[in-house]
Amino acid sequence: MTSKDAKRGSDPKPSSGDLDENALFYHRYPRPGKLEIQATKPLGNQRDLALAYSPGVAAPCLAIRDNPDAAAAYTSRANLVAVVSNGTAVLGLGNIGPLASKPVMEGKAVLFKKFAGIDVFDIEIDAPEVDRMVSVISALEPTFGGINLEDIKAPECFEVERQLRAIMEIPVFHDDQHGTAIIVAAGILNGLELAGKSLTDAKIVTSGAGAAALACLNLLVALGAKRENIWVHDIEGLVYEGREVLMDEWKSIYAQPSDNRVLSQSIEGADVFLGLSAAGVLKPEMLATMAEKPLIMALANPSPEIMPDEAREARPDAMICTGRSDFPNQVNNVLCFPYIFRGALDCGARTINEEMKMAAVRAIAELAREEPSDIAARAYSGETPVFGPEYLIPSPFDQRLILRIAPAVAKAAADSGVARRPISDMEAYVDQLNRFVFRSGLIMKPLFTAAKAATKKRVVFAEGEDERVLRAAQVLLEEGIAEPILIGRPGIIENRLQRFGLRIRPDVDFQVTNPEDDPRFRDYVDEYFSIVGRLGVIPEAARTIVRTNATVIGALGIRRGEADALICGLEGRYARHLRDISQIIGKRDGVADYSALSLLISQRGATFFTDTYVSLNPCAEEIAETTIMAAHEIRRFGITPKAALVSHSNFGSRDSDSASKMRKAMQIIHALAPELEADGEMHGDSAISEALRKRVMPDSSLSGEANLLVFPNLDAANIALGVVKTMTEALHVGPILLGSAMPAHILSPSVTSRGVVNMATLSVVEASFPE
Ligand SMILES: NC(=O)C1=CN([C@@H]2O[C@H](COP(=O)(O)OP(=O)(O)OC[C@H]3O[C@@H](n4cnc5c(N)ncnc54)[C@H](OP(=O)(O)O)[C@@H]3O)[C@@H](O)[C@H]2O)C=CC1
Ligand SMILES: CC(=O)C(=O)O
Ligand SMILES: [Mg+2]
Repeated sequence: MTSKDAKRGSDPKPSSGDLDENALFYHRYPRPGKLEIQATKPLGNQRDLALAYSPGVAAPCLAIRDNPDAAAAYTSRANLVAVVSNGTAVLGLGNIGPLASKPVMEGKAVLFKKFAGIDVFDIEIDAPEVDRMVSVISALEPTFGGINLEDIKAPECFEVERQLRAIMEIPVFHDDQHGTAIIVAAGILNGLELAGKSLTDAKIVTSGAGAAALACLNLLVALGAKRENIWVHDIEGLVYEGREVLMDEWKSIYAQPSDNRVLSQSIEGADVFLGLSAAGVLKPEMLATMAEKPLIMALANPSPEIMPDEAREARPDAMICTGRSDFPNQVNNVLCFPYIFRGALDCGARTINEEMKMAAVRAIAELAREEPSDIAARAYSGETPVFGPEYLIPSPFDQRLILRIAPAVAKAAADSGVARRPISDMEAYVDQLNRFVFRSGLIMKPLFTAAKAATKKRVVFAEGEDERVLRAAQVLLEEGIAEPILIGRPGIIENRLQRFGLRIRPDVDFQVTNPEDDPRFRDYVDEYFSIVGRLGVIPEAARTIVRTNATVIGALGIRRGEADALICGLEGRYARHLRDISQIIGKRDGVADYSALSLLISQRGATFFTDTYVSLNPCAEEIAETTIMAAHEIRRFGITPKAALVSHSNFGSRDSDSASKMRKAMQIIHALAPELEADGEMHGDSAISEALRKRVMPDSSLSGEANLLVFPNLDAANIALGVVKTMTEALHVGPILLGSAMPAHILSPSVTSRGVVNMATLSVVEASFPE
């Protein structure tokens, strides 16, 4: 397909890797645009209608009439931002008008939502003049908790913002100015520090004298840069004293008393090049004259003032930033605007002031210097970022941004007296942000609390050299959750800890069991042989297995009382790990068979699935046992289990073997665990929807939505788990092994380090409270 075809939309599939074609396809299919509106309250019956709309809606209306602050409690206003543009300076595309700016504004809306949970209406206005912009935007105040001005050209943007800030009682923030300035300032502070230079002495040269460039310079001056060290250029060249063409009050602040006229002259000896203008303005030969270790910020979008490879070739000692995601050091206002608004909205700030902006600069600059974490590693595709020329600022996908910036901004708002609802419990607020970041946080919270309060338990990790385990071990130690024991070669573990920038040290902070050399292994071999000697394993083989199979070593540690819980399965087949656990640790008394429970956490909440990994085709008795064990496990999360035995048959509608099996299992459950809220057999949709269930079975013993789905066989359970997980982008906690005599869990190879932390925490709670 040619890009012309794509534009006409004749073929829904882009045929090449061409970015433009793919972008058009992305925007067009499966439905045009990038946004939709979703209702947050049910509207399923007459009563909902009476509450949501007339007559019930009158109650919140009158409450707000009597107390306007009540709008934050009864409407979505406090979490709703307007992204407003008149399309006069759209990225570096120029004045393409408000309609053509809509994809960018929808894009900003998506970023607000994705990175900070903020809802946005994108509003493109046909208002090129200052007065009209001010009158239209100021009239929007009742709708929004904040206004994000976007891609409005200089100098009009300065006047519009000045007037709106004077009139409006909600934050008005021109992102291209201040969002950009905050992240540029953080990048420059860090870059200069690495180069061993100071902001006060730095020579800064800009290409661009528009919204973004001038706001960056103003903030840099507020941070200590000297106005006489700043050289500003626009389409006319240097901004110099006495220049009359294309000058305005904002630009003239930076006019230099100089005979220089062009960038190639002023760039000589510069420490920083700040490009916020247009593609290709900076030529390689100009770089040659810059000072040692220059910082090059070529930030024009979508194409920078110079491409990084060209810049690197001209100046190998340079630190290079662009606005793009396909190179290191993406200096882009997306690192700031979602989070500064998050902090401002959460404390009901009337404005975003200098104190709040400075707090954001400091938070971003400090974050890049922080010790790398597992979430940062995930944001960087598994590579561990270490503060340096290639990592001056965090990546937009670094989830710590919200955790650092929003609280810092909310605190600065309160301290400077602009917060209507100052945050009184900062710790609880950070917790709330954490839950946004790790959706698992809310559900895992009772387990983390219980594990921290319990006497420390020793958790042995079979794959102790794995990066995810090393990162998890650091979290478990720092949070006081467990004492990790890592099985692995000490030299490798030590090297990797250093490579990933982790602080914990073997033998000081945690124990290592070295499979190649451990004085206890003679005893281990004897013990192992006593278990498997009559299962066809000869002594020679037992010795080899104990030295090479880390799950066997971990399980023997548990059996000998040298550890309290085992985590394995990051490598290798589930069945192999289960065989070793089964042989060495064994089943809990009275349990007929093992089974696996998986927790999926999606936007709709927590749902447990069983048996997702173990029994191919369990009988009715096994299904009943699994359901009861699963219900017990679910209570550890502080959740009351509601079990549905799902089937292709709905309350007796089919007579197949598997339907009969589920009916029989249900009878056993009612007899053995009458307190458990459970019903079946039923269809999957009846399990979730009470309305559907009640239509067929009005007196079902299950109320509301089932949170434990019990499947008739492994195919159904495992397939449903995979499909639902992928379709709802849910987090998987598990698989949780049920039925083991001591806590032992076999994770899946795709588990993340956060997943390892979750499962280790669960195992600590299981070890502390076995029943
Ligand atoms: N990475 C990031 O986060 C951000 C990047 N940007 C990028 O910065 C650029 C400017 O945005 P913004 O400030 O909002 O827009 P403005 O229109 O307000 O400013 C553009 C400035 O660039 C100057 N300029 C344009 N072409 C040239 C050229 N060939 N040589 C020298 N100067 C030139 C203009 O000069 P004149 O007025 O004389 O025409 C003007 O001073 C865009 O490319 C935008 O994408 C902006 C915000 C954030
Ligand atoms: C990133 C941005 O806001 C811009 O380029 O305009
Ligand atoms: Mg912009």
